[in-house]
Amino acid sequence: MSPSLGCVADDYTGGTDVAAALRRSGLRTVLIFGVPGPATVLPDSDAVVVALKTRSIPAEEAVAASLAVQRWLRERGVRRLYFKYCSTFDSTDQGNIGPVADALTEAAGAGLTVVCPAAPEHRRTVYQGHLFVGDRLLSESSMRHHPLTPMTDPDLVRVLGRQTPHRVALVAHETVRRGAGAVRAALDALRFQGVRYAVTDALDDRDLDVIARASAHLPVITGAAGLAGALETARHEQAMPALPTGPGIVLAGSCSAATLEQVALARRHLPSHRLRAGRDGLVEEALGWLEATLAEQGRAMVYSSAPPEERSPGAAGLLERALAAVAARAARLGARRIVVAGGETSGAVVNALGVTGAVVGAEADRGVPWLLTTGDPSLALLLKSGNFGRPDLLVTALEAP
Ligand SMILES: Nc1ncnc2c1ncn2[C@@H]1O[C@H](COP(=O)(O)OP(=O)(O)OP(=O)(O)O)[C@@H](O)[C@H]1O
Ligand SMILES: O=C(O)[C@@H](O)C(=O)CO
Repeated sequence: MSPSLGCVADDYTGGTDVAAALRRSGLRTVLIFGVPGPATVLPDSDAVVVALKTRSIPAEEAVAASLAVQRWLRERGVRRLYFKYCSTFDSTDQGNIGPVADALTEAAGAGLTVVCPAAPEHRRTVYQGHLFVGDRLLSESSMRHHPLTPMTDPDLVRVLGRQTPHRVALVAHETVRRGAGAVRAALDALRFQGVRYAVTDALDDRDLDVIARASAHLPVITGAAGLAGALETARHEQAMPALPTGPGIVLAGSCSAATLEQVALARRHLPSHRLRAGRDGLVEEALGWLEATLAEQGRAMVYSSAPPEERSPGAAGLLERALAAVAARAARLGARRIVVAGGETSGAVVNALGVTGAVVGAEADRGVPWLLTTGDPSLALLLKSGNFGRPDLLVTALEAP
């Protein structure tokens, strides 16, 4: 039978986050990296997540890749599509949330969809259409300084309104509080008025359950992992194969607040090498260091993560490619456990490793599941969203049994 839910995620850590949420809901979940080809086999599963690296590429390319995934899923009988973007709504005025959502809803003939980035378990909530990170508005959080998608406006109706020609409106918390019937009625009324996007307030998991029930009929649903996890439940046993032991490496390219703290702590426990964008021979130097360090100590961290005042503007791509080259060399040197911080960084690393799919395993921390790659040899990957995870996650991940 076809999976009942297909999910297209706009970055690789977003893909792992939503896969973890679906797995937690008891769904047997398969994760695929990149646009699957005609010959890609969809294993027997309840949900399939296709993780793309489309968050920060030109909008037309993001649209084309997302539509290709939608077609692939439809051809395999998957009827309901979830578009997963970041719980901090990472995007710019050029997109890519608006253009991709426009294309997916158009292709599905969906008059309206919900927009629900709330992830209460990570303290991302939406009230009166304003996105909060903990007790701060999005625009006052560290996301204001994101290297690729600085978020300076917390009003999601306004933010999305700049990315789409379609109408955007709010379903406010006072409606959500009245339950699924009230939200469904509000969605129907908005669709009748020609609104394409209903931004839904949500403060906690109860609100997500209400929105999930009210939007169950929609062919395309959009949001972060929280709403996806509320859509369906099942009761499948989730086996977790043992993680491979042996050399391990941490690669950190995220500059988000949680990652900076994790990297600072990991530097005290792991042999560490910092990539500095302006240096000549940046990659060769890192590879030489890696080779010696892995041979001697069996574990290492290479990072470019830096606070705003120490970053190199315009160096994002260069640093992603450098970390990807380090990852590929580490795998050749026998590393079997690869921990990556940052979605764009994870995309570059996974692509360099040639990984196309993975079994979703137990979570090392909330929203951060272990992945066992399909392919030979199997690698254990931990792809950590920039702002997820406890401070010692990068260190303990290399030691986990
Ligand atoms: N020192 C630096 N100077 C400038 N850019 C950097 C630096 N270090 C990393 N970057 C870039 O910043 C970007 C960080 O994005 P990435 O998606 O990896 O992390 P994130 O946004 O924190 O994670 P997530 O998307 O999972 O929340 C990458 O493109 C990375 O190459
Ligand atoms: O939703 C989130 O916060 C994460 O899954 C994410 O998308 C990080 O890139």
